[in-house]
Amino acid sequence: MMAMPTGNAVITDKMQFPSTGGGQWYQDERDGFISWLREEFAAANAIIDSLCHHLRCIGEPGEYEVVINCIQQRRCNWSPVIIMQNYFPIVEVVYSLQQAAWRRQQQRVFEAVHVVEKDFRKSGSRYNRHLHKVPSLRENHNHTSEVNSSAASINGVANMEGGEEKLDKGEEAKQRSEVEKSEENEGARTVSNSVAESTVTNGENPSATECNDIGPEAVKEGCAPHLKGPSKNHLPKDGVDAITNPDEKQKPNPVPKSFIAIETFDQKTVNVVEGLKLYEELFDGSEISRLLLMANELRASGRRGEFKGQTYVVSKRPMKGHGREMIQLGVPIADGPSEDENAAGTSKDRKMEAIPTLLQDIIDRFVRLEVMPTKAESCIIDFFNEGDHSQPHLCPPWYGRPFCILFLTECDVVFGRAVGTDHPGDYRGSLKLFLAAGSLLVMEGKSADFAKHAFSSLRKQRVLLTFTKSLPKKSSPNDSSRIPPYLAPAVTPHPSTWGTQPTRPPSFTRHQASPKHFGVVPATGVLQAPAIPSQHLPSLNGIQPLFVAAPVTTAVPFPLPVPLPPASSGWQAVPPRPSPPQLPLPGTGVFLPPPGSGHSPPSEQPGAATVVDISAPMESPYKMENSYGAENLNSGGSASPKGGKINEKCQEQECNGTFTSIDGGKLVGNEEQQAPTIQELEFIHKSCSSIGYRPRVFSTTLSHLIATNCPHLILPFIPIRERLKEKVEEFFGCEYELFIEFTGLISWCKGANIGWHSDDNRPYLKQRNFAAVCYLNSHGLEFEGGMFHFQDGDPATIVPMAGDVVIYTADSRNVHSVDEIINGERLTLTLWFTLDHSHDEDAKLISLLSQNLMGREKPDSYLPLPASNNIFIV
Ligand SMILES: O=C(O)CCC(=O)C(=O)O
Ligand SMILES: [Fe+2]
Repeated sequence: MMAMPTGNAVITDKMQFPSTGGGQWYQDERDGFISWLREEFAAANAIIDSLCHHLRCIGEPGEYEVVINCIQQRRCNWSPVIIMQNYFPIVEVVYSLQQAAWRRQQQRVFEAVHVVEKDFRKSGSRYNRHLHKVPSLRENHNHTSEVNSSAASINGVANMEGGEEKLDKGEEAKQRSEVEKSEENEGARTVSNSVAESTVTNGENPSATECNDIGPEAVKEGCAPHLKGPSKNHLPKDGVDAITNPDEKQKPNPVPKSFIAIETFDQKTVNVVEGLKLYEELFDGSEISRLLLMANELRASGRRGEFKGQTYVVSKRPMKGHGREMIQLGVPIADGPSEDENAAGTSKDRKMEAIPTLLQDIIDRFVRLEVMPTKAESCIIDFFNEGDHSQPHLCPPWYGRPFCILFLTECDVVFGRAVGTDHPGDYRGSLKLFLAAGSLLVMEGKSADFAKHAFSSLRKQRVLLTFTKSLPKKSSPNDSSRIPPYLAPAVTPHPSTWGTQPTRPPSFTRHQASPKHFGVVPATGVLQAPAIPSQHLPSLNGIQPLFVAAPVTTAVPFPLPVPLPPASSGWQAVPPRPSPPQLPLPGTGVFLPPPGSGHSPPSEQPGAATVVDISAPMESPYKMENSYGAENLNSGGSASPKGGKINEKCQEQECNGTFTSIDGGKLVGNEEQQAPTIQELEFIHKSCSSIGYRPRVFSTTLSHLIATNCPHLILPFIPIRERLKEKVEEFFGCEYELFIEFTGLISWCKGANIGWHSDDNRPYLKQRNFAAVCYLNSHGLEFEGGMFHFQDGDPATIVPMAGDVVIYTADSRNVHSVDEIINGERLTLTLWFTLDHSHDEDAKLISLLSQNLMGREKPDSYLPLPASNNIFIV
């Protein structure tokens, strides 16, 4: 038998393991490193097991039992490490440190600002230590950093300015300058803190912390000390609130990130976010805090009716609750351009408050730093209440280009030619950004005029500042003169309409999902137009209904997936589109060509036996674009001899997968799962299964694991799930990434069976395109009966044996059945796959996890951790 390379088909040239040689680390090496760690643990475990065995042999019965038990106990702590999927590259750690420094600085300045304000408002009052607690803010920014740090890597957004390697070096320098900056500020903080400390005696004001909220509470009268007197008097004053940064001049201009999100339009590939720039470090925490305070103060004034004209605009939700609030400053812009350049502010209705100094200063800074070419003349402050989201929209042409949005709180933004949604406010587009407070987006080009953008629902309030240089009507390019003609149809200033869909047959457009690459949310330019949420607001006061209030009803309870913010999940083990964990685990999951198979492509000869060689690209028998047509499904394809390779197992450890392609779009093979994985899954099933989808069938689904507070038990599924997905993608020649629609451990007890059926035979199962069933135990050993039959083609019957996998299309070309179980219990890992992103199990799981993590009232799981892989080696 031919010796195969050690199960490492995925190790790339780049992969260098940490060694004394000091090889450079690349992001891609993380998988390798984790794998290396696992192997080290496995080796250590094996040695420990041998030693324990040896002790038992040489000692009196029970003599070493206490020691051995101690070792075993200790070893249990390793489990999470061995099964860990959640690891962080150095750049993320550095980034987190920066964020921590930033937060600390922000918090101190923020506290100081509050103390000073309180002092100003209630001179003579004494405060207690509540002033020093800023839980909500701290929490917010913790999320921000987590989410934002994952945004670059998880979302895999192409950073055209440098990418990860650049970060490695750049981050250190940035961190240094950040630290230096915070050290420089130390003096100021000390002064502020001494003010705070001096007031911290015999406290009497337990409600002081409320001011730290960005929400309505924060703008209670008591928290808005500057808001006195009418009109512009209560806008921040010159010199008082101006944000200046003395270091700015010495610094080089900031370098923004730019992005690529490819969509196909008119048979051309288009970077729909061309012209989008993200600046992440223009503002420090104290500046953002001050801006936030100012925004809340302005809102409070607006609520009190202290502004003229249409400066403050509020629209109510259809039913109840908070409405949209917006403050327009400077040249009126939200309700359309003026007739001529000088008209702003002259008509009674169009009167606005002037842009306060604090914001004017920022506008100046934008020009100075070349973030904006000219000074913005309009500023809109948008307040999104908790749970609210915007419609996908284009900013109207009269906003001028570029325009920019400064996020005073964290926010999720989705971009795409068409933006899809599974649930109101849960958007998908070709680019999703998780923005931290202080992020600035500058938009022009296609990112402003071609791709729409939408603010997803978050369970947090959001405050955004939009700066524009408005164009008067006569120069406003309503006629698309400024916009390339081929883009014109998409420029729909009214945000409630959806971009024109490419004119293609539905089956074609459906396959326009993003190319198979990981990290970027699949392109949605070809999604069917999403249902427009019914709650979107009608135009009010001439303001476009960009904004959609969150449903007044409470979130849909588990188990239905709900659109919850990935931003708050804190769950990084299952990112939205993780890189496939192609870990070169010893013996598990790397499908190598079977011995002797070489790299031969599948036979074109009808009826010929073919062994699928997955290490070489093969001519797809099942091209994605045709995948809905039965005629293209390898119809005259290859077949294996009956009973041929089905249960053949590799003898050598390195060889851990044989697959035999069979006519009619079936593949039978052996995953050669090592016992540990199977035992782990078995363990989980025994601990967590519940009633299944047929009589005498029990199942453990991943959502059930979350619901029962055992999300950590999902981890062992991840590698095998990814491998099976890749296997299916490869076998069926998918040019685009498939989505896993369902993952479940299914046990079939005595008496269970299923008659002839296809797996998509219900209207609600139509999304299922492919199935993979991996047998976790064996006929004749753990159970009797339970044979699997295909109605047509070879092989007609499969005898389930542990590690065998059968893959087939879920449609009527592969009608199949399972015989009644006569004895014992038959266990499978069953997966269905779909091309339809809206049935992506991962997205639903992340949603559930977010919900689960947010409502953390449940008791911790009482289920034990499964034993690690290696504990089973004995
Ligand atoms: O477990 C099997 O072998 C197949 C199960 C099956 O056909 C199904 O669940 O639809
Ligand atoms: Fe089935």
